[in-house]
Amino acid sequence: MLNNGHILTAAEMQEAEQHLIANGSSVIALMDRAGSGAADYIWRTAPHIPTLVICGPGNNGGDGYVIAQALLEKGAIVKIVASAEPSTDAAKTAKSLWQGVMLSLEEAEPEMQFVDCLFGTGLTRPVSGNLLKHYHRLSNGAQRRVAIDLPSGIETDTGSRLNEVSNYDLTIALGAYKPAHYLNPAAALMGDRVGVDIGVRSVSQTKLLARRTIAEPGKTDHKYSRGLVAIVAGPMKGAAKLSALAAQRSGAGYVKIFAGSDFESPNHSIVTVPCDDVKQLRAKLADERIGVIVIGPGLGRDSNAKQLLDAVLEIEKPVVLDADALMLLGDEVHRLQGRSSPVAMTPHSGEFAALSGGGESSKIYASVKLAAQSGAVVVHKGSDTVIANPMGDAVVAQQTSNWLSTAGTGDILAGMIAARFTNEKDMFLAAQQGQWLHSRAASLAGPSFSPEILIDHIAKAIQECL
Ligand SMILES: NC(=O)C1=CN([C@@H]2O[C@H](COP(=O)(O)OP(=O)(O)OC[C@H]3O[C@@H](n4cnc5c(N)ncnc54)[C@H](OP(=O)(O)O)[C@@H]3O)[C@@H](O)[C@H]2O)[C@H](O)CC1
Ligand SMILES: [K+]
Repeated sequence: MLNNGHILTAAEMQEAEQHLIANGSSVIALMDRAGSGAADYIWRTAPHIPTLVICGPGNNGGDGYVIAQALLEKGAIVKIVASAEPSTDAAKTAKSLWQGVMLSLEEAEPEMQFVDCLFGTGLTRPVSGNLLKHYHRLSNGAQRRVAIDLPSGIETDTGSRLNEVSNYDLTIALGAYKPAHYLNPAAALMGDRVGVDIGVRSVSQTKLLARRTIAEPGKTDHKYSRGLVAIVAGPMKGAAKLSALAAQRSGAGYVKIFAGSDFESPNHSIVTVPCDDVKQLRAKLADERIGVIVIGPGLGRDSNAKQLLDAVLEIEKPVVLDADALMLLGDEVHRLQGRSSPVAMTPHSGEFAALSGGGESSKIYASVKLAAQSGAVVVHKGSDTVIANPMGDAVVAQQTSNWLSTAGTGDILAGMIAARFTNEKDMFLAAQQGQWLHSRAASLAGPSFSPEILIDHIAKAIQECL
């Protein structure tokens, strides 16, 4: 995996480049590796397609000259359009080696393939005016659009669009993935993402979510050693049932639902514990065999729900807070600070805004900040889920199935994280395992699945982690 899955910001990427140069490389050598690697990939996936490479003034433009020359030498029909003269030594050198046609913005016409080497990590402001007009004319007229490192107009560290950006078929990341490769809106318009290794081996606190090994239960394990997951239900009973079923299929030894006495278990093995008021709940949750509590799915937001949440937060037990529990907590996340047992919060973007007040442009930074403020592991959901811990570590998940955008899948994730926690006793790891299994189960479930079908595929996803 490119740079071992470590995601680098623009500044970290520059440091990585400096490190390589200090160890005997040079910008032109790196550009050569980046450009020829990208050209190989373009040629392999779409040979003999007439291509227009647009080059900007910086090293992204320099990559463009290398790519164009490499394609020309492979036999492609390729032209370059330059927005400005190269401003770096490496880009000047790369341009001096170009042996093909060079056009001005006004002369250039769209070709079948558009290769965007206008701006990469050095973009500092929106692309504007005449250049933006020609960028759209030339990219819109192409049938295949390839972005080198990043589509022009994307902010590297946040994935925000600084100007209107075309949709791409392929984005070739150079050296390491950057936050924008996995954060929306940028990630959603990049098409396929591939990486070219240029020798960068830099460590970052932000990584791509990877499959983690899951241990099978040991010979001496029993239901309590594998963990008792307690789900606190509210008036929307289906949500608690989905959490419970998902916990059961994700490795919990025992799952109990704490609910009003009229609550019916979703199956024969999930036990319901009748609690008709908060006093009873408090007493029954004191059971020391409980390994983790899930509260939020279907909880409601009335005063009764608030009392249930307060009761759970008074108890020193690990807890997964989801959905309504997060809305009830709101901006009082400091209430979670100082707990001796771990907490995970699993907000979607609306819940995240209620918890954090919003205002941060980077989803990674915002998640890390909320984790630090609350002392909790934060699973900031979306098609670009970010998992952060209070120490500043973050893991970014890749979108695997658009079909996950359906009611009930969040309840399932909360139950899965709880079950993994009772096994691993590490909330950050449990959140990563839960997230990975959730999205893998979604891929395995295929199109248009119901939450129940998603749960049915968790075991197959676990199988891949054994
Ligand atoms: N880091 C590595 O190891 C390697 C990176 N490579 C490639 O290099 C780019 C980053 O190159 P850099 O020169 O830092 O940046 P860019 O090429 O993206 O752009 C910088 C130039 O663009 C000007 N600029 C910035 N924004 C705008 C704008 N909106 N309109 C017009 N001009 C703009 C900027 O000028 P300033 O006025 O801001 O100073 C610069 O002239 C990286 O993405 C890789 O593709 C190499 O491959 C080597 C290894
Ligand atoms: K680019």
